[in-house]
Amino acid sequence: MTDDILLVHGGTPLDGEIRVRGAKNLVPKAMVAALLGSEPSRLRNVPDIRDVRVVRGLLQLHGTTVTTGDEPDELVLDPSHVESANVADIDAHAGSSRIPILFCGPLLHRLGHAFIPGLGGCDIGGRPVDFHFDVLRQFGATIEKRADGQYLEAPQRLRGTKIRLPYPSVGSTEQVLLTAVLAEGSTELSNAAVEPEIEDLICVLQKMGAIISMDTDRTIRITGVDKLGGYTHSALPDRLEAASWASAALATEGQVFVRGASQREMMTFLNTFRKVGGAFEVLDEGIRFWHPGGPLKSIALETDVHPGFQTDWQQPLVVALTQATGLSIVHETVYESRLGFTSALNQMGAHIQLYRECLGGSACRFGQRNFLHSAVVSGPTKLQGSDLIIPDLRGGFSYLIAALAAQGTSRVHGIDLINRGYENFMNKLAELGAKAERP
Ligand SMILES: CC(=O)N[C@H]1[C@@H](OP(=O)(O)OP(=O)(O)OC[C@H]2O[C@@H](n3ccc(=O)[nH]c3=O)[C@H](O)[C@@H]2O)O[C@H](CO)[C@@H](O)[C@@H]1O
Ligand SMILES: C=C(OP(=O)(O)O)C(=O)O
Repeated sequence: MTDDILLVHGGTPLDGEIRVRGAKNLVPKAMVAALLGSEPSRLRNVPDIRDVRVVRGLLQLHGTTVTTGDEPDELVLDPSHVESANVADIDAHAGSSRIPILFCGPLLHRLGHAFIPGLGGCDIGGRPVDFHFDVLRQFGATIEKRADGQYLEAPQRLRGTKIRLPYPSVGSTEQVLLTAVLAEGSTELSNAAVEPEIEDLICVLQKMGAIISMDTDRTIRITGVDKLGGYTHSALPDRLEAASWASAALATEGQVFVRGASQREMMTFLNTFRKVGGAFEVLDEGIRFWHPGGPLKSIALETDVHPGFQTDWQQPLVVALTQATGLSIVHETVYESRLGFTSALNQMGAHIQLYRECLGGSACRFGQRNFLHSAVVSGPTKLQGSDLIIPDLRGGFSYLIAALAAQGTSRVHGIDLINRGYENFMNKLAELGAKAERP
């Protein structure tokens, strides 16, 4: 399908300004939180991305009216009719995103049962949901596996509980938050994830009337309440999209002002960007990123949970590392298969070798388990245009960056996947002077 192909003529530095809106990894979850309220909620700074449209459809199916508010990027979510909704078409949402799993707690509270279709999301590792179901069982839910998804019931009101996550999983932490706020009694969650998007979700829930505190050792305590109201909230900016454009500026030797980007959530990325040799300037309205000239420096990089280097920053930055002098080491510790995208970069002329060992700082869960989860990037290498098939969201954006940095023309297949998490990326590319066209 030619609609899904982009011809990218590389070799022109990106130059200009784009805007990022609310975070892909917060907005859909804040939309789900609206289900817990007895009144409508208003969510601002909502990006027009596919993951938002998917959750909008799911909420509507569950009787929540979702309308545009006073501004085009504001959603008003009214959950007054959840109890009377007919969810017969839910199968159509199978494989759409990872968010349906977060409907469990809110629906169990409101209806006493929930059906969760098969999940989607990026294919970057096994991505099991065992922690989610373990914690839901601890709250008192029963879970039955069906051919087309999972059916859950809460025979009585869910009860607060004491949980320790085996790994600080973002989604499982959100599962606990969205379930514990209306559960009977208190919940203690230790080894929780504390990503900025989770803190923002806690802010949303607190606005609704929840009682949630966070200790210095990543333990979250929630005191269940009987009722929650609505919220008005402006979503935190998308630090993942911002970092993607920063990496694009660096790899193409250009400059991009990312309006809306915020320093606080990007500190770890900014330090790494500077170590590689990138320049940036933090302004009130956003962050300007650019390549200051001269050679880039190789680095050792390890992805980790917050406040470590976010795994979703890794793929776009690796493209810039192909232009750095010397050997860079990348150790991916969050997902076991997030380096497969590098084979296409090698096809373009990069030198990236994958290893099963944990290279770099520390041993991770994937060491000695046959996962190619470490990479050595040897640079600088000239990239040549190529035929590229987008494997996943960030891998897809990385291929765009590589195609923009390369000599010649690349044919990039499957670009629609990028719409899942990058608002209006085609217009943004045009605004930055990229030479890209539909065949
Ligand atoms: C929509 C969204 O917010 N997606 C983000 C979220 O994904 P998501 O919430 O799916 O990621 P998790 O933090 O849960 O996953 C981290 C690791 O834990 C493992 N795990 C997770 C749950 C479980 O039940 N069992 C299990 O083994 C996963 O396979 C993975 O290896 O956090 C990731 C880590 O910051 C980001 O890369 C994703 O962009
Ligand atoms: C892995 C990602 O997202 P998801 O969890 O939605 O697949 C991502 O945003 O890079």
